[in-house]
Amino acid sequence: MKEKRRRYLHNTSIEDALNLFFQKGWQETAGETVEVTAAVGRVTAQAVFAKISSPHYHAAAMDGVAVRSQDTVGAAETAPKRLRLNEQAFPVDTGNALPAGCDAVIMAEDITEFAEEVEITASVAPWQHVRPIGEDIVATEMLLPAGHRLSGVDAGALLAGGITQVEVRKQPKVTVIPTGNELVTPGTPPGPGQIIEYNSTVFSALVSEWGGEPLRHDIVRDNFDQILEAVANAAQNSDVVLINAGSSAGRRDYTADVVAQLGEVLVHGVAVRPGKPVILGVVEKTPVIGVPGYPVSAVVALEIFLKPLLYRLQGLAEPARPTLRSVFSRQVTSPLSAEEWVRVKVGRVGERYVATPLSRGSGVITSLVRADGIVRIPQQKEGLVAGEEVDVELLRAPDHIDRTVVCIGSHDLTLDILGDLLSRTYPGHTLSSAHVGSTGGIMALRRKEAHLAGVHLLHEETGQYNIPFLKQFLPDVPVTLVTLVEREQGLMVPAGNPKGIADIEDLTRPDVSFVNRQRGAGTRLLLDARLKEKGISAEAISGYDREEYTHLSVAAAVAAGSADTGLGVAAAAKSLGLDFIPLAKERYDLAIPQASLQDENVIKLLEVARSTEFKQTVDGLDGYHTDKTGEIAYQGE
Ligand SMILES: Nc1nc2c(c(=O)[nH]1)N[C@H]1C(S)=C(S)[C@@H](COP(=O)(O)OP(=O)(O)OC[C@H]3O[C@@H](n4cnc5c(N)ncnc54)[C@H](O)[C@@H]3O)O[C@H]1N2
Ligand code: MOO
Repeated sequence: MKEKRRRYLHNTSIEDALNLFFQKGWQETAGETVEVTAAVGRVTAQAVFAKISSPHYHAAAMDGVAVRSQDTVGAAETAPKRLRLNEQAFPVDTGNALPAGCDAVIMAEDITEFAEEVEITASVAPWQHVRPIGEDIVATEMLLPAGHRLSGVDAGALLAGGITQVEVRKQPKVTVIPTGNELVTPGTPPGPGQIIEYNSTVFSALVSEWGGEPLRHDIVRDNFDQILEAVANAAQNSDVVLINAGSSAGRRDYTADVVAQLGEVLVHGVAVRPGKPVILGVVEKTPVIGVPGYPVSAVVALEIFLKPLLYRLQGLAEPARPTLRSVFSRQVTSPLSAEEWVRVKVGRVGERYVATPLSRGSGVITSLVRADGIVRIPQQKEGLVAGEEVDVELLRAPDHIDRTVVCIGSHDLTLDILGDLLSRTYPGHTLSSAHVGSTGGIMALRRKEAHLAGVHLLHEETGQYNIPFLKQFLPDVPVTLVTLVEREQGLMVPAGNPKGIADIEDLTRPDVSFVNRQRGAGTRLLLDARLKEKGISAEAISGYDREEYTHLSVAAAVAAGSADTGLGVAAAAKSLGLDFIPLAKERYDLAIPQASLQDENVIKLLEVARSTEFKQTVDGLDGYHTDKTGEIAYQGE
């Protein structure tokens, strides 16, 4: 088939798409008999009934002596009674069968032993300390209904009830077919334009999590006939087929045509972002999903369509995720054409849970790695405003969120080191950091969205770091500044410094192009202060208006050759193999409002920041100093 672009994507609502897909009446998988000892995680295909009772005899529940309760009548502290051993009192251990005629057990602690007798000082009621036949399980009773996923205790109960084999639903077999000329198998160094194939690993894990059995197909090239053959085979040999990528309108996007040729396309294009170009179809009675290539789009599409399908095939209801009422921290706009799935970090700041959106890019798999939950913005809603209440569908346990320190502000590599050390020192505790620049961090403190903010703002008039800004923007909030590190800022240039850049003056040279940081970034203020000192105007610098949001994206611009130089930290330069010309040593502080200083998670974080291990690790990095680490640089009132 020759290459061509097609444009027939629809925008079917999620609800309609689910209806069209499930109208096909997908049947539960057949049953199979498996050993109970290997059945944990599987789903019963039929109700299971006990074969034997448990206990299946009257059993002593305590160590002591078995007796006939009527023999004990009349015993009291004031009138002890003696029972003859092995005639009226039979020594038993927990779990032993009661000797014939006995109906009670007296605990060893409650008897006094003599050579031939035991003495008791209280009478006992019938069935005291006895586990009678069927206390736990009565033969013939139903132990598990059909459609029940077996846990370890379920399997234990079946075994106790005399069941060794159980009929369970066959695990739905799901063939995952990655397609694409650009894909290389993991471990192969990717050349320009090549992509490491990782989606099939993600998909397989989701299939397993939802009870299916993933079958991973080799990468299939963007060739209509090869994809056709792979899909035709998979449809015969599995319960579900996932074709990855080639779902949109590209010249080599064959998925929809393949499904149409082999069977029927039910839906192409659903009103959800990410995930829009998903294809739902059927080939030889087998459901087929054309999953978009971008990883987040793919996961969303699988959550919406594969998850309920796999539960249906196993005869199970799809479980709902727990939700957490939170305050959305930022304004986001969202198209009216689709429901949007926004990945969020959630933290408990004071009494509120605050949800902060992560990257919204469909290709940003780390947004799912970092997410604590998902906020779904309904199709009819234009977005969310800051401070709006939302339900977060949780991907992590709430106690994880309760142990998270939320840091919003300027990014620094040493924050990652600090977070790592926090998690190692106090397992279960994490540092979540969102990078919005120093000023953005102070604003987040003002809105009570973060426990602390990483800041490095040089005040032009006073030459002071951070303090004047706190006084200006948080006049009513007492904030303490704890120094995390001092670090060198400088000009990043390509290895060997081909343009011979030596100082800030060189930025005005006509042959030098610059890349700047965004307004509000501490690094930008530092540049502005230096320019002012030297009487250089911003207009004299070509590229002054070009903004990047992180040290690393500035470094990347220089590494890619789209700018000759930019200002940033030494570590960013080093990570991309650039040379570094130091210009200034600056203080990077953690700004911590009074309320957070009492937060036990923040207390732990500061303890770790002051540890020898943290300082030693940071001292090992280029361009960092820890002489002032942990010191209080300022205490607001
Ligand atoms: N003109 C249009 N272009 C695009 C549209 C559109 O409507 N009109 N939709 C966009 C949207 S939304 C999405 S989502 C993507 C979906 O693209 P495809 O499903 O066709 O996937 P590809 O283009 O082949 O790949 C996208 C991206 O994902 C990477 N990929 C693919 N497979 C894997 C894998 N197994 N492991 C890791 N990464 C994978 C692939 O290399 C690409 O980078 O289309 C937009 N375009
Ligand atoms: O569905 Mo695409 O996922 O919007 O990027």
